[in-house]
Amino acid sequence: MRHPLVIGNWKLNGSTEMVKELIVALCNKLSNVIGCDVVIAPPVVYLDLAKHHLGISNSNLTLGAQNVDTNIAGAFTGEVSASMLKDIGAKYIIIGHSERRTYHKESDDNIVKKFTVLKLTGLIPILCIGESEAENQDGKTESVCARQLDAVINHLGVQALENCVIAYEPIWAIGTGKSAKPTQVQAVHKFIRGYIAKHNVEIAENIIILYGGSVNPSNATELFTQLDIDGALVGGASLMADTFVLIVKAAAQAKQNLRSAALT
Ligand SMILES: O=C[C@H](O)COP(=O)(O)O
Repeated sequence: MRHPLVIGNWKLNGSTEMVKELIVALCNKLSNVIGCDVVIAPPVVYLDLAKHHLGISNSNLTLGAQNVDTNIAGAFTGEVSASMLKDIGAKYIIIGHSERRTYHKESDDNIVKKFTVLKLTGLIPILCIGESEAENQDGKTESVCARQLDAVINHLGVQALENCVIAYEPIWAIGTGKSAKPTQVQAVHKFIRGYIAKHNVEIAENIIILYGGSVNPSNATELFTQLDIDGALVGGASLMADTFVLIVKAAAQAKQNLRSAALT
């Protein structure tokens, strides 16, 4: 069975004080929580500080980053490379987030290049996919997700999806407080897994598929009770220790319940 994973994407939020307080609180409150992997992705400028505080707390939280450049080194002012992220201790890297697709005009081709450098560097891509509200209303959810998956599969082969994470994030649910319905999300996750299975059943069965879009402590359990929702990519609710911890605990508990039910 797949191990649940909850990732906190802090987006453009933080300060030296906040990094310390949030990490110390998370480490305390999560110290005895087992059964769910937890990643935090602070802004890149705070990664080193975050690593420092995680180290002091002797925590098993893992460090992630929110973006990577397509180049490894050279004259690319303002960019951060995969090897730098690895060097500083990040393991999971978010790519293809709709905020970057929209505000930074990142194309599928560009995202494939990022995916490639991450694989070459030995980092784990968190590939975000998902449709806009208009596409959702036009019934294009599956075709949009398929196109965004094909960008990687057609360029790199399905094997590239081994040890990678998919995050399904319907754009209309991000930061709106309007989460997609758990059964709706389950249907899309099942489609995504089935789409990958057409290329390779084992990779499809093992790949972690997260949901992102207004996940909070009130909707978390029902989401994680769905068979193909392996965890969450959490934005706003990851900025407060209490809410993020409740989401992590909900993932651990819901998946434990599913495991027990499968055994009876
Ligand atoms: O990366 C996280 C997602 O964009 C979800 O953000 P949100 O939880 O604030 O809706």
